[in-house]
Amino acid sequence: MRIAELASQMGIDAGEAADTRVTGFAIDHRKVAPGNVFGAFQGAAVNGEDYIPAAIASGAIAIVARPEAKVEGAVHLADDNPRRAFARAASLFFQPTPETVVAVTGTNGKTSCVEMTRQIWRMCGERAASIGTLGVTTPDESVSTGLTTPDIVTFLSNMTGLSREGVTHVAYEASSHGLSQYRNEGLSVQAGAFTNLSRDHLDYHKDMDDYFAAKMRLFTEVVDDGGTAVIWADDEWSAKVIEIAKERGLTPFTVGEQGKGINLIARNPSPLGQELKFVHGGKAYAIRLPLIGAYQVANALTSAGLALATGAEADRVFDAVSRLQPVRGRLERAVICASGAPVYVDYAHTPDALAAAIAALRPHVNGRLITVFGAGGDRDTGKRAPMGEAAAAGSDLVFVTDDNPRGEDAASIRSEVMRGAGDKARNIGGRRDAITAAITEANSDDIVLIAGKGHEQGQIVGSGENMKVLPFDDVDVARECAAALSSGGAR
Ligand SMILES: CC(=O)N[C@H]1[C@@H](OP(=O)(O)OP(=O)(O)OC[C@H]2O[C@@H](n3ccc(=O)[nH]c3=O)[C@H](O)[C@@H]2O)O[C@H](CO)[C@@H](O)[C@@H]1O[C@H](C)C(=O)N[C@@H](C)C(=O)N[C@H](CCC(=O)O)C(=O)O
Ligand SMILES: Nc1ncnc2c1ncn2[C@@H]1O[C@H](COP(=O)(O)OP(=O)(O)OP(=O)(O)O)[C@@H](O)[C@H]1O
Ligand SMILES: N[C@H](CCC[C@H](N)C(=O)O)C(=O)O
Ligand SMILES: [Mg+2]
Repeated sequence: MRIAELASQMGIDAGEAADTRVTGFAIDHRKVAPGNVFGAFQGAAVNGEDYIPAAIASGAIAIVARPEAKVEGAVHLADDNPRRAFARAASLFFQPTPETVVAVTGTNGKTSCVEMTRQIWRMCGERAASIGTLGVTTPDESVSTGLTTPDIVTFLSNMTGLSREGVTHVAYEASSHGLSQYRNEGLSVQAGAFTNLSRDHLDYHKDMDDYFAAKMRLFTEVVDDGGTAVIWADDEWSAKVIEIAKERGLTPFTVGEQGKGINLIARNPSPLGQELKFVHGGKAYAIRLPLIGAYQVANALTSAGLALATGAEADRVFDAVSRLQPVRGRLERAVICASGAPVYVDYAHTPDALAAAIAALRPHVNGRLITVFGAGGDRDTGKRAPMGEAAAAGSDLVFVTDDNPRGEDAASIRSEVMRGAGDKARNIGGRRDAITAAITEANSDDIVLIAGKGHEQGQIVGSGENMKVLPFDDVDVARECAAALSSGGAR
């Protein structure tokens, strides 16, 4: 690829540099190699424009930046929205990409949906992959990327890599951060899904409307013209999403009790799953979902919607739904204690998700539901007391503990959570101690829920140069605590 191709797409004359060959793209000046195009963005922490001279010294031949940025010694690909322009330019370079791509947005359920969509496609015989919080999962392996939505260069190069490996179908998570920073786009996306919207990330977004608007970019800009919007219909924001999708000319495919694409008629919990009745395309279906909890029904049917929207055949899709495997760290049963009490690990880290995880377990509890959780540091502080309230409202006993305190004082975060949790809650610093206390407390007919970290492998403490990730896996720790208790002879 030559600079002229990029420049002409942006209506810019590349002058003498027109024939220079582009070797790659970078958004971090430390990763620039000779012949690269550097994207200089104003960020939350620093201004990428300050690194333009260093990027050019490392061999950058063109800079995508605002018109007012100073660029000397390389082609200035100027645009008022440099992140978007960079995504578009990079997408010309990173070719080919998988032919079938879908994206999922929403506060909760993105990871679950991309995982389930991948599983459904695979069971329909496609070579499918997913990209999101759990990393990049292909038919052969799973590799973590660290962020839910990686940066645009990693994202597009992953897509090209997957395509070269023969992957034809990809489902990816579009977080609100990713959408507002144009981190995941530039390629053809045939369908987008909306799961739900509730409080999260109000440290980054000004208010709920701003948070919602960031998510809606998926439907107003990212999904292809004429594409499909798969929308969970039973959320309070759903009607607005349907309106926005229609205005853009997308085809809405609604799912849920109020859904028309998949109309959920009944959901009856059974010991290890639930019986579902629904109507799709005028035909009534009755299937067994081997997962518990209303929220997993929402995610499974939304994922079915994405598979249908991209051409999979209905009977095969719903047969696949009846064979879905659990998603790592989402209502994952870690252990059954010697007492007989099962311990579940779930990734609920918002007030709404905690309520959903608790509601999922409630029908299975004969005794008490004991919930262990904390709130993350350097994240939305306003969600802490509501998380305490949600946990206390649905549980019989609550242990408030630590979850990635990052740069904050762990005890202060716990007190903010305790403010909402009331007198059902005990405050125990040290997540292992809290898990031990909960498991020690549990009797045969109780259930323990450990929420907030799901699949995570570490406890993040400190920030900046002092940041450390201490190995910690809720599932392993629950098993170790249960084993220690049973070998100690208690209960
Ligand atoms: C708040 C936030 O989202 N920040 C992300 C964002 O930063 P930013 O664009 O504001 O970047 P910045 O650090 O101010 O730097 C500005 C620019 O200068 C460049 N730079 C910077 C330093 C340098 O030496 N040289 C250089 O060129 C940077 O590459 C960047 O382009 O872009 C960076 C590069 O892609 C990300 O690493 C960074 O994620 C930080 C680490 C983060 O913690 N993000 C979390 C909150 C996040 O995004 N989470 C969501 C999940 C949320 C959910 O689903 O619940 C996610 O999608 O992962
Ligand atoms: N459809 C849903 N409705 C309500 N709560 C849900 C739903 N799906 C998942 N949850 C809750 O949210 C938690 C996280 O689920 P998941 O990882 O799928 O969401 P996510 O949107 O990817 O989260 P993140 O923003 O951290 O990437 C689950 O463990 C569960 O407690
Ligand atoms: N994607 C979410 C994950 C939160 C997980 C929880 N364990 C925490 O650290 O708050 C975030 O970055 O806000
Ligand atoms: Mg996720």
